[in-house]
Amino acid sequence: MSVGCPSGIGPEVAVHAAAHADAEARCLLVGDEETLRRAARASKIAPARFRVVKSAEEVETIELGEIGVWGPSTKLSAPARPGEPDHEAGAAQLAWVNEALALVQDGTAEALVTGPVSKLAIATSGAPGAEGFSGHTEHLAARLGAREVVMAFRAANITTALVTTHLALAEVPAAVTSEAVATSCYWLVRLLRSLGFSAPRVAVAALNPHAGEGGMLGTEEETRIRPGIVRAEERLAAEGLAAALVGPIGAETAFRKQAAGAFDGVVAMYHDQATIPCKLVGFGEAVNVTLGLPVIRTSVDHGTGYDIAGTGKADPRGMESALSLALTLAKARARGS
Ligand SMILES: NC(=O)C1=CN([C@@H]2O[C@H](COP(=O)(O)OP(=O)(O)OC[C@H]3O[C@@H](n4cnc5c(N)ncnc54)[C@H](O)[C@@H]3O)[C@@H](O)[C@H]2O)C=CC1
Ligand SMILES: NCC(=O)COP(=O)(O)O
Repeated sequence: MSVGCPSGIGPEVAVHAAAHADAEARCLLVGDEETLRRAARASKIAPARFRVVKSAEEVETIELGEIGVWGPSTKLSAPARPGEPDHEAGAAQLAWVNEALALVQDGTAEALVTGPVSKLAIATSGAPGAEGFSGHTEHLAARLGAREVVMAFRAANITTALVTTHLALAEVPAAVTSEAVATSCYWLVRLLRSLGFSAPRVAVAALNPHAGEGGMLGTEEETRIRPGIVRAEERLAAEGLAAALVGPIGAETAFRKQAAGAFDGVVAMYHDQATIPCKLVGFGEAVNVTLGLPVIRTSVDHGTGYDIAGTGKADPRGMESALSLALTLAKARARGS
């Protein structure tokens, strides 16, 4: 688990999630040891439970009840100030993502769970490779050379995948291509199948109000989204993956019907179209998962919470859910599904 921005709530929720992890999950925190000890003390978790390890062999010996800490993690020269990330904090949180990813790539760990980072603190840190950082999703895709990458969220009775990620709203319509729609549909079906839905029912949301109102309120539904659904159906059929794709239908209807149980997932066209319903039904426990990568990556859906960092008010359930989903996906991968 990369612990996220040291000036935010990431270290608190990461230590809490590791301390209360499922017996099957051995956790290794990648972050500044002193910051993590401070977070543990604040959460009344005994720092004596920390086990600092320095090699893949030592990771194997982490025992139930111990909180693994990766010793070689990048260190801070001074304690981070809650709510006020400086350049060192910006650079360190990106380094921890890369260090945790390397542990998954070399087989030391089975999944990457990420704490919340500040895109701005990273992008302005001056660290090599940090300029232009716009989120883990894009960063991991570039670092791993992933051809396809899809941002998805899971919260209570909503599971949704996005066609576009961190993009200014004005740039969204051009990025809603039939290929991008097809890719999101395909990977959402794959996710839902890993979660036990043998023939997922997926609604594909429209971009425009009332699904374009017959072209009066936009044409992307007919020119991009519907052809994208057809492409996805062809790809799924070619791979023998059963699924029912329905759409484009108005986003408000798609999410309402999913929440009522009529669909197993929704393909959303842009960030807030997906995150608003997720955060409404499950703020605090919603999980972000990146699809299409060669590694398993889950994350909290909330941000750095600078306004409450260090106050003990952070709800740790998002990090716990992210860890739990990573475990579920690791098991599904081991089964070959
Ligand atoms: N997974 C990640 O790395 C994410 C990072 N971010 C980043 O976080 C930074 C701040 O973003 P905001 O939009 O302000 O969102 P935010 O989620 O940090 O804060 C929004 C509000 O929710 C509260 N909040 C957040 N997490 C909470 C928790 N676990 N328990 C209780 N209250 C909680 C905060 O105190 C604040 O009032 C930005 O730089 C953004 O890019 C945002 C979302 C996800
Ligand atoms: N709302 C999700 C978010 O902004 C985090 O994105 P990412 O860092 O997981 O790409």
